[in-house]
Amino acid sequence: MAALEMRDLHKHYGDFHALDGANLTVPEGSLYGLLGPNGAGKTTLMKIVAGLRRATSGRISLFGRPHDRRLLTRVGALLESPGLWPHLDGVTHLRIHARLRGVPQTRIDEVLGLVKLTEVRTRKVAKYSLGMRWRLGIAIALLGRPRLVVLDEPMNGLDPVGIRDMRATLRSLAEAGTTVMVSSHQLAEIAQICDHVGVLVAGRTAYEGALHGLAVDGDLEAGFFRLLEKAGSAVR
Ligand SMILES: Nc1ncnc2c1ncn2[C@@H]1O[C@H](COP(=O)(O)OP(=O)(O)OP(=O)(O)O)[C@@H](O)[C@H]1O
Repeated sequence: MAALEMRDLHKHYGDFHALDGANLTVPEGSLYGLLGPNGAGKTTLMKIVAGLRRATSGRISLFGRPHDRRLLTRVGALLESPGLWPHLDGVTHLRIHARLRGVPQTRIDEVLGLVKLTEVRTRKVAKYSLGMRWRLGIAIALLGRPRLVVLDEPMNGLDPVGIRDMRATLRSLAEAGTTVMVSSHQLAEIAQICDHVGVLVAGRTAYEGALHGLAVDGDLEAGFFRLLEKAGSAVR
């Protein structure tokens, strides 16, 4: 079963078509990379999945059922930098979110372990690195045991250590059976962690399938550029 399926999805902002008939199928349990040039519609698509925007038209289903507010409890999302309070420590953030969402406090230690923040849980967020802040944002998204996690450019601005730790976090999520959809401009990272990819160009799906199907002689970047060349004037 697909964790997420989109058919002929459109999102219009006035006359502008941010999504122009996108089709995606994210297999359950996959680590799915969403690629595309600036302005292709990746964030818009993820916001629709997370229930933060409404599609103009098209069909979306989550876990085989039509996309619906009630299913959103099974979706965890981090689409912008996490809203954190610098003067509070990590574990306090999680306690607040757990209480607000009716999640048992016992879940807090589990999510801290998943994102490898256990040792720094009582450190103020002001003293966290950017990577730690992103991982705390992911921990908050994981509190409700989502089946699908949607992350918009979680590697952005991270140093090599932060990227390595984020990679480990995403892999351990997938190993635990969570479907992970991640957008990025860092093709080498996507090539390392993802098994499936979708490429959006000007709001449409230019490629979707196994990672190796996009690569040319094992080179994802070469495959990506070839796809953009084919799309030609569609790139905006
Ligand atoms: N609220 C809005 N009103 C009008 N246009 C918008 C709005 N949100 C996004 N857009 C436009 O929709 C297009 C797609 O934007 P989106 O942020 O989804 O792209 P993206 O693929 O995530 O880009 P990037 O890689 O630069 O983050 C862009 O041209 C953007 O300017």
